[in-house]
Amino acid sequence: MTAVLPAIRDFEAAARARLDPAHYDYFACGAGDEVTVKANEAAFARLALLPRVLRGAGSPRIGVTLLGSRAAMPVLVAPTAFHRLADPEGEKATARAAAAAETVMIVSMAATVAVEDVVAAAPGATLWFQLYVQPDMAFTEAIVRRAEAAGCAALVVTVDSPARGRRDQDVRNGFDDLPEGMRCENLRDDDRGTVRPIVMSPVISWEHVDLLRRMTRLPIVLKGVTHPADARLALDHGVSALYVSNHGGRQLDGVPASVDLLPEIVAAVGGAVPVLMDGGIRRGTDVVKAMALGASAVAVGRPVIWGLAAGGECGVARVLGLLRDEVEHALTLCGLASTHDLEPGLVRRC
Ligand SMILES: Cc1cc2nc3c(=O)[nH]c(=O)nc-3n(C[C@H](O)[C@H](O)[C@H](O)COP(=O)(O)O)c2cc1C
Ligand SMILES: CCCCC(=O)C(=O)O
Repeated sequence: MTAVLPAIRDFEAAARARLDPAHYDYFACGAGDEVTVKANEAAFARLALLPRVLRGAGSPRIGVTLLGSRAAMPVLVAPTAFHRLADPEGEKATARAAAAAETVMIVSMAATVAVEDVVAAAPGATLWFQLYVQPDMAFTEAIVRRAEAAGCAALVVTVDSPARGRRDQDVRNGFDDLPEGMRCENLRDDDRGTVRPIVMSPVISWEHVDLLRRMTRLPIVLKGVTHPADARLALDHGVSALYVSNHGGRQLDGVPASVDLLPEIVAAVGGAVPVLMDGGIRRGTDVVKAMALGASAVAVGRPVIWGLAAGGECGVARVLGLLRDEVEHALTLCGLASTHDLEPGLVRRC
């Protein structure tokens, strides 16, 4: 990968040129009419920034500490499935790049490399583990124990998937399974000697969150909360952080843009726990807008995939480096010394 790629959208174009079209579509597409996919990015364009001048702020500090994990920038790697479709090294490459960027990678339960092998390939990485609670709680517990033993520092429980989203583009392409030789290694069931399919189940409830809470000492992050009433319930159930997300528009189509959901959730949480968000972040200015509206940090899904497909580990490193530089640059232009100085008055709806 030698071309100059100055923006995330250049990485998307490079990725598209390299990927099998059905795999590009799987990564890019959303549910239904993709109203939510489009809304996530469009909402950032409707938010304007109102910089301050002459503040003598110096070079900005952008590091954050979240649930005891230190990150050199407020942009985490969102959990995304099937990295080996983008690069033969798959999640190993992503984790090495996240480690080099000193940020947190949230490893998907649907990773194509086992979490133990991700850790072995990138021993310096700070990993959190994303979980879809499986109705077979004994099997869920086995997965949680593997994540703990591998050294993952938090459990990110995805709650926006009581069923899998319907993505027309995948149906048109007939994409419904991994190719020969790739499997969801975190779903290995050593007792049965097989890999189990991921179950997305509508029976999962707050009781399962309570069971998880008792099962592990890892902090629990609830990913996919969009309703303020659920944010308040989550606090009652002892979660350590909330993660506002509409799954990149891949689950329920028609959910508002993530950044538009943020203020109400932040108000409902009232500073009790950190609030993370993802969906449509493509620029450092998007990061700044989300943090001004109360996010403690953000995460990126597709941008990391585009980096991985465009140039493997080096491509992911470049995407993360680009976002880091853009966040620093945006803060400097806003006249701010630190992400901690971000506040809602910096953002205007236009
Ligand atoms: C290809 C792909 C696979 C994903 N796989 C998962 C997953 O396994 N678990 C999960 O919680 N979210 C998954 N997500 C959702 C992301 O974590 C994240 O919410 C979303 O990608 C954020 O939007 P963005 O792509 O605009 O940054 C996936 C998203 C994409 C694009
Ligand atoms: C069974 C893997 C689910 C991955 C996922 O969450 C997505 O494609 O959005």
